Amino acid sequence: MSFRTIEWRDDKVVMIDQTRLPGEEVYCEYGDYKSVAEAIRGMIIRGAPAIGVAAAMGVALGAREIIADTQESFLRQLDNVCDVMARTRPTAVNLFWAIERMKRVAVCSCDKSLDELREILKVEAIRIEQEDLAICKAIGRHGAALIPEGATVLTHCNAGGLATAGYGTALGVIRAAHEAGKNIQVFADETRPWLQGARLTAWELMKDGIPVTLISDNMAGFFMNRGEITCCVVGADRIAANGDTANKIGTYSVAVLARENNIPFYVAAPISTLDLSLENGEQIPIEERHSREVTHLQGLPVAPEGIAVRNPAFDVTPARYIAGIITEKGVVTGDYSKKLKDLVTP
Ligand SMILES: CSC[C@H]1O[C@H](OP(=O)(O)O)[C@H](O)[C@@H]1O
Repeated sequence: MSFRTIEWRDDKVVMIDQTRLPGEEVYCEYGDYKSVAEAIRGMIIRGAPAIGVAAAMGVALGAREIIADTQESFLRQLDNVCDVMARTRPTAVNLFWAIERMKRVAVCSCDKSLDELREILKVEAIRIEQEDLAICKAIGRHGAALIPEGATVLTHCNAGGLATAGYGTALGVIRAAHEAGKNIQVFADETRPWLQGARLTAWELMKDGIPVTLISDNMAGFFMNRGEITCCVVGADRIAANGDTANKIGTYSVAVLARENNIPFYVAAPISTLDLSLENGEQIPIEERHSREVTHLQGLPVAPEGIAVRNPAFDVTPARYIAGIITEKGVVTGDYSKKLKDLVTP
């Protein structure tokens, strides 16, 4: 990877500012947990696994800001830090998974001194980041087998290195197929309104020399119907027990169009994106974001002032449209309710 999405450096959190891509590759440095929370809420960093890593590093930063005389006081204040991180964005379960993991480590280490506790949390946050990179490469290996020689792969939003600790989930599959020597190309749709496809996926794949063509969101059906798309691979923000998958708004439309055109539609995600506490996708919280994301582009109005706007940032694709869920433990197909539970059962 020729960029670093997020890094713990000199007891600060450094992340690329994704709101300024593709024009400017700018890195921001954060020394306190509240500014990391703001960076997640403002999508300086975004992408389910990436915001999980950011939340974990935010908790580790917060631990260094706590002044406490006892472990009980420390843990109580750490809970407050975790609550701030948990209130940033509601849909990606990886954020909550990472926060809960940091909490568990803190509770299990409460026999240690406060300085040791702070160091343990820093190490755990860095471990979450490093594990995510390895997980993405495993997802890539498993998913690459599904991509035929000469394929044209349609992807939606950005599920790449910028959405993870590096390498990506959906783009990890694409990278692995490319690295395996398969002569593939990618169609990236722009992904209105925040343009993760046009601004981030196109930028990442061009930097890696992977052939990529940008299309507008409303062109996906056209190319599928003309037989120009071999398969679709997207990321995920939360996968319910039955395989229903929340992902960037517009994913459901791509999945239905793929089914209509008999094109396989795959979801690539780490196991930390599974939320087996939810029976189906209807229970997944869908983030609604500010109307300005729809009415303005790079600060310029594209709609009349005062227009009514809805801006759901995610939608849910029913499991019946998903040909396979690609995880670090392999590809799950068919009976998702049973097979996803088997994945997480030790
Ligand atoms: C690797 S999962 C990335 C996932 O997160 C994105 O949402 P956002 O850009 O709003 O954080 C999108 O749903 C991607 O598929």
